Amino acid sequence: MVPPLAADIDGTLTRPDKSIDPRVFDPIRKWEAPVVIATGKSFPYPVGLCEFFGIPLNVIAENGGAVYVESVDEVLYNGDPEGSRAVERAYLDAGYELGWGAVDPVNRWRETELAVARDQPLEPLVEIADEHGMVVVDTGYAYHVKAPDVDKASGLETAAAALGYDPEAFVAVGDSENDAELFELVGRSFAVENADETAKRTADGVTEGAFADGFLQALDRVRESDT
Ligand SMILES: O=C(O)COP(=O)(O)O
Ligand SMILES: [Mg+2]
Repeated sequence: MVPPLAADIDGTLTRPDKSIDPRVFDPIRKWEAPVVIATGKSFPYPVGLCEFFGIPLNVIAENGGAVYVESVDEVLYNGDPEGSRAVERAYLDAGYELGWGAVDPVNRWRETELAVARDQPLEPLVEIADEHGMVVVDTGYAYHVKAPDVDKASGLETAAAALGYDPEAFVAVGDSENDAELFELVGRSFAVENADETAKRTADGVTEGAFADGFLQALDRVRESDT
């Protein structure tokens, strides 16, 4: 039996242009154990992705801040929005912008943390976050302002308990520093070749292939050791 899987989205299931690599659809849909989509993105993105993969809605959103397991039918919050809202206000008051335009689809449905575009100034963001007891994580796709004790690992603890699994039973695949705690928690972890140094250092293995090539290789490696 294959182990349950925790899969990151950006940089892992995607092509370099951020689109989902269509080759991941069937392997994810056919995985014979639970798949949890674990992302820094807000809740609707992984929910939509599960829907279109045709798998149960098992998601860790907002870097662990919001967790949903379909069979439990309740959103389980690890994060608290107050800290990131205060950072947002202070950053905007200081004259900076979040960088996603007026509609801001990146933060519009975000409930526990804040994402700032990477073309916005990082230094004042880190300073303001620190003043509010928050931390900034750079995923390579956005700067995320979150509580220090909320991450994909605390999210997986919640999701795994809801699914009736031990977190150590999971295999995780990811690409950036927001996957590091998750990599340390699970039984087996892979960073894809395009991963940042933190992800590569904390993963048990680094795939030869980048992006979805690496993700598919990781699944093959898991299947090989399973037989
Ligand atoms: O949206 C981001 O910044 C990163 O998302 P990811 O965790 O799915 O890679
Ligand atoms: Mg990623």
